[in-house]
Amino acid sequence: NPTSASSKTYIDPHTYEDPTKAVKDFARELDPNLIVIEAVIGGGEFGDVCRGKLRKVNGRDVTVAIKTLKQGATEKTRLDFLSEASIMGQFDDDNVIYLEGVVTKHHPIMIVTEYMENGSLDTFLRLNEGKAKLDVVQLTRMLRGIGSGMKYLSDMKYVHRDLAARNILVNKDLICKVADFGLSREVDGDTYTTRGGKIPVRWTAIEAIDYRKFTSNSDVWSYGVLCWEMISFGERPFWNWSNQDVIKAIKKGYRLPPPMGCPDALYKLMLDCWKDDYLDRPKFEQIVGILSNLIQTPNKLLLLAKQTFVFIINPDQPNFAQITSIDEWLHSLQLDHYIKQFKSYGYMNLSQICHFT
Ligand SMILES: Cc1ccc(-c2c(C)sc(NC(=O)CCCC(=O)O)c2C(N)=O)cc1C
Repeated sequence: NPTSASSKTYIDPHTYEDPTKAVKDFARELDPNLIVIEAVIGGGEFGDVCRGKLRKVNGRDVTVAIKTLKQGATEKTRLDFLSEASIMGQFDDDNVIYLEGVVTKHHPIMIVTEYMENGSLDTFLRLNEGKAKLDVVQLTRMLRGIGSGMKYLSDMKYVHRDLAARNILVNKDLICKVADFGLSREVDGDTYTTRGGKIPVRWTAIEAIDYRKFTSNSDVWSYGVLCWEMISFGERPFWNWSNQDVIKAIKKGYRLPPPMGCPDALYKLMLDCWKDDYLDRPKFEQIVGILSNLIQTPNKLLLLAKQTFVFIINPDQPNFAQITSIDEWLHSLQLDHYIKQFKSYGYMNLSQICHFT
């Protein structure tokens, strides 16, 4: 219908008596003779991740990614492995990874998708921090793409539950696509099963942590953390804090600080995604609108968020009394890399920023 892009609703493979029927319904069975594996590019929970070629019906070969299921897997492992295909096969959006098909009638069992040359977003960001190709407008374009993919999924009534930079894939044109659709997953180092498994705490909304209320509104919270990862070039949210410290801080109202050089408009969007009341958070449709507007008027991205610094100043430090300039003070803390930032805010001497407790 003209109003919503997809009036289709996602069907949970678990609701099938015979889950193998879910795979048949949503994933095309491929002839393994049409597939050539060229290289192993990674390892997953179930087996190798490979790059290869798939011969399409028009006779052309396309580069694909292939997940293979290791030999000797149990029936349950096989069904868990293939559940990703029966979920992915229901989606058709430019910002959701595309399923070419599966091989289930021959060994090794495979899932074949489009090839995403730049791999997972978190690794890509860490490898490319500070590179010209990843200026703040490009990062905003990537965030808009992910928001668009998430709008499509939320319109399909699909709740992701593990939205994070590690679960986004990037292709050669820097297009970002939502990936990692599984009923049981590797998550943030812990294994995670939808039936009450471990939760990726630092990405998860407070109501989902407290009483497992996972909705598209809690996916919006995770999206806000993903925005923080993007502008931080793959920094770990809450650094090395323990999960318990993260939960305590969030419950006290603490939120992640703006990443270095973060546009104020983007930090405001992050804070909106982290509202305690999930009804106060923006919907993905609104998020895409906000980001599209910022991309069309990049000047709005020039105003940077106010950085707040809390440094423990030790007045007993021997030469502390003599230090008056910002340069000397930051140098004494081995924080010279902040000098430029403090000066950009017009701070020249300590009296302007010191609040002695
Ligand atoms: C079903 C599915 C889901 C995701 C993938 C997939 C990965 C898990 S990783 C990767 N691509 C890369 O890592 C490219 C990096 C190449 C390199 O480092 O040389 C993909 C993917 N789709 O491209 C694969 C499948 C089958």
